[in-house]
Amino acid sequence: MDSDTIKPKLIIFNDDDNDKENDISNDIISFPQLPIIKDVTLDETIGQGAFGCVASAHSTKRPSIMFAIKFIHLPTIETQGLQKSDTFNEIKLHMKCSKHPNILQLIDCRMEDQFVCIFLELASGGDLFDKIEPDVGVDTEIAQFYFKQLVNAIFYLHDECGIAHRDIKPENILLDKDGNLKLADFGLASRFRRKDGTKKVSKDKRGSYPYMAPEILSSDLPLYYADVTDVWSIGILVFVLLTGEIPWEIPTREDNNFVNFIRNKGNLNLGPWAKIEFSHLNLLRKLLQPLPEQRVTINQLKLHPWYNKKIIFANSLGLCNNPGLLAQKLYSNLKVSLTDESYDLFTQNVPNHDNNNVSNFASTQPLNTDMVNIKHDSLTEDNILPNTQITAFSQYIPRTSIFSMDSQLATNDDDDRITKLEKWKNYINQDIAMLQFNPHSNMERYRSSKFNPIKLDKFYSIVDMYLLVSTLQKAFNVRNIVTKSNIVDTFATLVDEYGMDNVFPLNITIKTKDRMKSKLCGSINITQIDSDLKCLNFQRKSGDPLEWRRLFKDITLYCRDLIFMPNND
Ligand SMILES: Nc1ncnc2c1ncn2[C@@H]1O[C@H](COP(=O)(O)OP(=O)(O)OP(=O)(O)O)[C@@H](O)[C@H]1O
Repeated sequence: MDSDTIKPKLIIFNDDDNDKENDISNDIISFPQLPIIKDVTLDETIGQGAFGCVASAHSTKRPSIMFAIKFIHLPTIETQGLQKSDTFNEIKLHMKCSKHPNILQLIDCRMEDQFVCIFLELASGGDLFDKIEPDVGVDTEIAQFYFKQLVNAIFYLHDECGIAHRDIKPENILLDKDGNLKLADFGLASRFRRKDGTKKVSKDKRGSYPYMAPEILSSDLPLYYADVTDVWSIGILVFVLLTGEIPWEIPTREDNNFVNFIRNKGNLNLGPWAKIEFSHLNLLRKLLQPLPEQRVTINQLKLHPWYNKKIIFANSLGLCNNPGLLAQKLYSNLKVSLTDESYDLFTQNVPNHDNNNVSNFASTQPLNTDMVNIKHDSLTEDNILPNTQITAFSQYIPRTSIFSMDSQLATNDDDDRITKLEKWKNYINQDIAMLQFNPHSNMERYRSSKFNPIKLDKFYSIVDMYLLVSTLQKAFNVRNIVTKSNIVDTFATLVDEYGMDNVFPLNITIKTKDRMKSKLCGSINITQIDSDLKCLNFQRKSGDPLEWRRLFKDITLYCRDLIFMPNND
């Protein structure tokens, strides 16, 4: 009954920007089987990167010893035009700065077949970005808590190790079982200090645009200090924590939001800036100082009231001493509104819901790179995608709500079905991800469940699969995500081939662009929990995590009548 368990496998999208072929099958690369590592048992795939995957694992002899293994497929690195030496450099730098409580520990590294296997501390609290509500952000005390931990990590990196991280962003921040911050991914890190203590100047343009300091992009031949750019990125991260939005797409003259910021010398009271309390703007103005020589230093940050604020769930070192309270505060902001108002707002611009290819959703325009496809999980291993269209199935089944289904079942006196329904409700009531759908949830439940890596981007359903898939198809259209072929037809093909009982797990792969026109890829993994009970897990592969959750919320809102709801608590 564990819907989150996925067998380790390697399937990735090729993030090649060319998008020549409008077929997602061309974007999926299969790797050889993961290597067998002596004395190690692999548990689950917990993440996928551009060159491999990350799996949780334990020592076969001592199962209580758990860790994560990042598998990097060396031939793939080379096909992407990168060097093996980049990977080895990343490992070397990460290894050098692994001894800080807020830096993800690199334990060991081995070569197995064509894979580099990096043994990492298991960040069992999941990703920080999963806990940031788009357009809302996190509670101020949470932002201060993570700010202090990040400053501590960066201070150690700069001061003790002479290394700049150069890719600080929520995607690279993981959490441990107590919710403490673990800075990860040293792929872009570099030494900025020489052995004699003098500082090196950096010249390359590396990083993620929204988080990059302006001096990196200011000219074709930039000259900048990498440690100073880390401070800017901390500022963007604080902004994202406080607002659930990025302030600009790229800090250059081409971006109006950035231009406005510069023109007003950081004194903005517009858009997301208006959500930030006046006293917090003071910190942001120090961090987001466009002139690097005027930017606050890491040492100065340690004197700032934000750093020295007493946090009720942290000890004097800034580490969490009450994970339950932290979890409660963190998850309380994560809500999915299923109200008529939200639904109307989302659907009002749609001329015809039954038209598979027409929509004029306001925020984006259809892109010829959009692609949604559905496939049976077993097919992905061999890089085969279903391409035969057997029957045209476009039956429209009226919306059914779980409440009407309840009463229908009761009058039919179907005792067995009612027992099942109760069993399913009990099951989903255990999943605290379901609390996000209830505006009046008892947040104490988060506290009792302690801190854990729950992925919230999911919902359950017990309706007929054809209804589910056809509604998803319409939701994509409303969201202006083009589906090349009718996914209901493809689903019918799969059912013909495997039978309904064997069609799970199903993956609906999504490749689209977000509001900023950046690539957004992931999948909806549909697993069968028990006969009719299905779980739909939205798993981001690449792109902005905030945008992925926005997409999840839109699709879920459109499917609101198909969601199997827990009992109110
Ligand atoms: N040590 C770990 N513990 C728990 N989860 C992890 C760990 N390392 C990675 N993950 C999970 O795996 C996901 C992918 O990690 P990875 O570092 O491969 O991603 P990436 O940043 O996209 O990779 P890259 O940029 O190197 O291709 C993370 O977002 C996280 O969910």
